[in-house]
Amino acid sequence: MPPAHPPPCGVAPAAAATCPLFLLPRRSRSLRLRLRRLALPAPRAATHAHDAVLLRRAADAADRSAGLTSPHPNFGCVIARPQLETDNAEAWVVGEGFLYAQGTPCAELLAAQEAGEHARGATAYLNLEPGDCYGDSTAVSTLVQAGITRVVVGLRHPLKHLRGKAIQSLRNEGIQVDVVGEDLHSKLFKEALESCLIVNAPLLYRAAFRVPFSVLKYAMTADAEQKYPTMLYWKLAGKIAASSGHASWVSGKSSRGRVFELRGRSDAIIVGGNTVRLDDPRLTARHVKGHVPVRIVMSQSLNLPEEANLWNVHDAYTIVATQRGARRDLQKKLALKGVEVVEFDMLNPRDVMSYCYDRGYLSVLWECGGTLAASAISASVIHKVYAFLAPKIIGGVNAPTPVGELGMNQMTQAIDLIDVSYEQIDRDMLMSGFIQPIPDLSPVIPSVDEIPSVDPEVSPYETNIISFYKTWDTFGAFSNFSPHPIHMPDENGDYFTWPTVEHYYQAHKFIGVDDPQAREIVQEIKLAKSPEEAARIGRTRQREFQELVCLNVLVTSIFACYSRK
Ligand SMILES: NC(=O)C1=CN([C@@H]2O[C@H](COP(=O)(O)OP(=O)(O)OC[C@H]3O[C@@H](n4cnc5c(N)ncnc54)[C@H](OP(=O)(O)O)[C@@H]3O)[C@@H](O)[C@H]2O)C=CC1
Ligand SMILES: Nc1c(N[C@@H]2O[C@H](COP(=O)(O)O)[C@@H](O)[C@H]2O)[nH]c(=O)[nH]c1=O
Repeated sequence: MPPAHPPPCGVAPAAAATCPLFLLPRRSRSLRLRLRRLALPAPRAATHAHDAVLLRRAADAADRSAGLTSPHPNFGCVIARPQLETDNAEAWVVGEGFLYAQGTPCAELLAAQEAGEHARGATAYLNLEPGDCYGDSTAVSTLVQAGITRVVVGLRHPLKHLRGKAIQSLRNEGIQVDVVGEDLHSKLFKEALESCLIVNAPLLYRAAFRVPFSVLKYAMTADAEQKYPTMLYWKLAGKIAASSGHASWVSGKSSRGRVFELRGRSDAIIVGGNTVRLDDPRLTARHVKGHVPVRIVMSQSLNLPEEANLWNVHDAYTIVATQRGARRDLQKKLALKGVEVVEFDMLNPRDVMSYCYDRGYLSVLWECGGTLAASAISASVIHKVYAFLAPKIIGGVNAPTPVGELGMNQMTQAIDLIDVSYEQIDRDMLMSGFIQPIPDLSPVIPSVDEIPSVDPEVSPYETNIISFYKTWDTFGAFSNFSPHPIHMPDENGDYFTWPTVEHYYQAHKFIGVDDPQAREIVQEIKLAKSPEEAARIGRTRQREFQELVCLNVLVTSIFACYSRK
C-alpha cells in the first residue's frame, strides 16, 4: 500500500484559514501572537531520532529487490517532510522507491514520482550515495528538480570512481547534504547505519576484499557429545547428516524455504564433490520465479557421477571447478552436457573466490559439508554464517559435523561470531552472525586496481586490458547491461529502441528463427523490465528450447556494442 500523502508542511491548517491574521484588530497583538502560535506554528524539524528512523526505512526499501534480480548495489530512497499533526516519522513519508535491477528507474525517481508536489522542500533519505556511473545522473537531477532541500546519506559509495561525486553534485546545487558519521553524529544512528551496511554488505565486501561476499549455511541437529567421559560435561556437536551421509532432511520445510530465499540472493552456490556424490542436490531457488544462481562444484578428484541433477543445465548453469588435468574424459562428457569445467593449478577456496570475483559475482552461498567449509573458513573467505539448528538427535561418532578440522585446540582460539541474531523458524532455530565485520567505508579502491589482468604475469599497471563485468565498474558503460538504449532493427527489420544491448543480444538468440515459440520469446525479451531480466529470460529459454537458438548471436552482440558507442 503506498503511503497516504499528508498535506505539505507549511500549508496553514484549517483554523488559520478560517481566521486570517490580517482580519484581527491591530491592538490585539497578544491575541494575534497567541493565535499565530496556535495556527501557524513553526514547522516541526526532523531530529536525529526522526532521521534515524527514516534512514533505516530507506535501507529496508533498498532490500526489496533481493532475490528478484541478480545481486546488485541496493539503493532505497524515502522522501519525508515533517508534519504538524504527528511526531511519528513514518507518517511523514510522502514517497518511497527502490532500485529493482540495474538499468531500471532509480530509487530517487520512483520516490519523487510518488511524492509529487509534496517533495518540494522535503528531505530525501538515501541508504547509499547514488552511483552515477556511465554519466547517468538521474538520481541527482531528480532530487534537484523535485525541489528536495535536504538529503541524508547513510553511506558514501564504496567505489573510488563514484565516491563523493553525487554528494558533491547535490551540494553544488545548493542542497544540504548530511552524511551520517560526517555531518550527523549521534548514537541514534547506530542501528540505521548497520542496516545500510547490511543491505549492501556484498558490494562492500567485494570492494574492500576483492572477493564476493561469502555466506556459509548449514543445517545441524541438536546432538551433543560427552567431551570428557569422566565428567558430566556435554558439548553441542550438531550433525549435518547421519553416519551413512544421508541428510534429507535435517531442518524443517520452513527453514528450507528460507534457504531458497538465500539462494535467490546469491550469484553462485558452492558445494564439494562429496556432497554431489551423496546428496545429488539440485541447488535451485525453486520457490520463486526470481533470480537463478549459478551452481559451482569444487572437486579435486573429479570422481563425480556421470549422471547428476547438477548436470541438468535446464534448471540452472553449472560450473565444475577442478584440479588441472583431472579426469579429462569426464571433463569432456560434462562439457557436452553444457557444464562448464574450469581447471585450477591448485584448487582451493581462495582461488575459486578470486575467480568468482573476476566473473563479477557479488554474493556466494556455500552449502557444502564440513570438510570444504573448514577449508573455506581457514582461507578467510567466509564472511557470514547461517546455522539452522533442528530439534533432532541422530547420534553417530562418525556422523559429519558442520565444520571440519580448523587446527584449533584451545577454546580461546574459537572464532567469535559478531552481530549475532537468533530467529525461531517453526521448530528450528536460525542463528546468524558475521565472521568478519562488514568493512567500514575506508576502502578507497584505486581505479587501476579494478582492472584485473588476464595474464597474471602482467601487472594491471602495465596492461591495456580493461574489464567491465558490472555496470558500476570503472568501464561499466561498455557492459551489455549498461542502461544505454540502442536503436536497431527488430525481428521484422523495423527500427526498435532496445532498452539495453543485453535485450538486443538475448533477443537475437531467437531472431531469424521461423517458429511461433521463438517469436513469442523475442516479445518476452523486448518487454523485460531490466537487462538482468532479459538475460534471465534469454538464458532460461535457451536451455529450454535449444533447437530454436540462432547461431549469429556473438557477431550480433559485438556489432551492437560498436553501434552503441
Ligand atoms: N545439513 C547440511 O546443511 C549439509 C549436509 N551435507 C552433508 O555433508 C556430507 C558431505 O560433507 P563433506 O564431504 O565435508 O562436504 P563436501 O563434499 O561439500 O566437501 C568436501 C569435498 O570438497 C572437495 N574439495 C575441493 N577442494 C577442496 C579443498 N580445498 N578442501 C576441501 N575439500 C575440497 C573435495 O571433493 P572431491 O573429493 O570430489 O575432490 C572434497 O571431498 C554429506 O553427508 C552431505 O549430505 C552437505 C551440505 C550441507
Ligand atoms: N540436508 C539439508 C541441507 N542440505 C543442503 O541442501 C542441498 C540439497 O538441496 P536441493 O537438492 O536443492 O534440495 C544439499 O546438497 C546440501 O547442500 N540443507 C538444509 O537447509 N537443510 C537440510 O536438512
